[in-house]
Amino acid sequence: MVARTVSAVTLDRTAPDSLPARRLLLVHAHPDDEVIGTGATMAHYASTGAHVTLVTCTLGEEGEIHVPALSRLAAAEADQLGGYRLVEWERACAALGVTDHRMLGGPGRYRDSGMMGLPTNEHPRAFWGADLDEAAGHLVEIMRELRPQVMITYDENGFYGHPDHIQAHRVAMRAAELAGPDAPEKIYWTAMPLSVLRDGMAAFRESEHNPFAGVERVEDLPFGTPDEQIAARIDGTDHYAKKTAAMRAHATQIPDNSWLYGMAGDFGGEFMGVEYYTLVKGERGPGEGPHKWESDLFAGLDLDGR
Ligand SMILES: CC(=O)N[C@H]1[C@@H](O[C@@H]2[C@H](O)[C@H](O)[C@@H](O)[C@H](O)[C@H]2O)O[C@H](CO)[C@@H](O)[C@@H]1O
Ligand SMILES: [Zn+2]
Repeated sequence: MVARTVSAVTLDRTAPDSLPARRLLLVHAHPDDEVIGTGATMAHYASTGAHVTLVTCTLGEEGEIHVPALSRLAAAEADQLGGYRLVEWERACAALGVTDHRMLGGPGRYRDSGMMGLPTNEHPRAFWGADLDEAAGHLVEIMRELRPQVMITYDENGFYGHPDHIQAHRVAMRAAELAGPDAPEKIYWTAMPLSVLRDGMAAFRESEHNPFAGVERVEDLPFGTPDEQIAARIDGTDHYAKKTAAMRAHATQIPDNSWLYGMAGDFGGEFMGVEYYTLVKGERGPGEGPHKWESDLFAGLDLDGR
């Protein structure tokens, strides 16, 4: 064990023996992001014995409410949606088999900022206005505790431009800078290949709940990555039932008639059970197919070394 003293606290720099050899950290903005973008990945790694840690940055207080009986929990009324989504989030993690789930800085430290440009962006606790190094410091503590080899977060646009997603990206990347030797060796950003978006656009063309309605070309979407820039394709189709169960846990955000269920129902696991990533730190491991996509985020890592 190599120990060092940090502010009078001696840290065991070697991950505690009790933790599994593979440790994955995910950094998301709101409750429900974890399942929509990475639910199958989380379920896959949890089911194969890796230690999966989810860090979510806000309680989602400013969200919509798709359960009419709960409508008065809204921010403009009782302002209790955050507490309710905390429970939805815990249930969703249970459905995915993920037991280590934490709110950045503790529940309620940072508030959902609302969509870009809204007055809620200026709330004194809005995550969008958080001090970057202070917020990253909470994540560094988790990195020092667990020393995850792999981290997943969003790209610099937060995948689709939401301020909390952009801030989650910034905080995660800043924490990886500050954590030094305890930082993840590989960092991935969530992504959607343009080829999959094209297939989805074609498949949904006749669907009642078409998320691509009004969009002529995939290039007009606020997200999408050329296939050759994708580094990993994680096939969690064996777990897409867990993913849909976790989505149902987020009932205030994902209504029963959501197109997401259409993806699960009409197109099976391929669309819901497969998730894609770009690699922005670390070496790509062995891959398959025309673009050599990894099928394992831990590919190429010396797991005995940490
Ligand atoms: C997936 C995600 O990031 N959801 C966020 C997002 O929700 C959007 C918001 O309610 C918007 O008003 C809707 O039109 C849109 O359909 C929703 O996806 O922003 C919310 C407020 O910041 C956030 O709570 C929710 O988790
Ligand atoms: Zn979100």
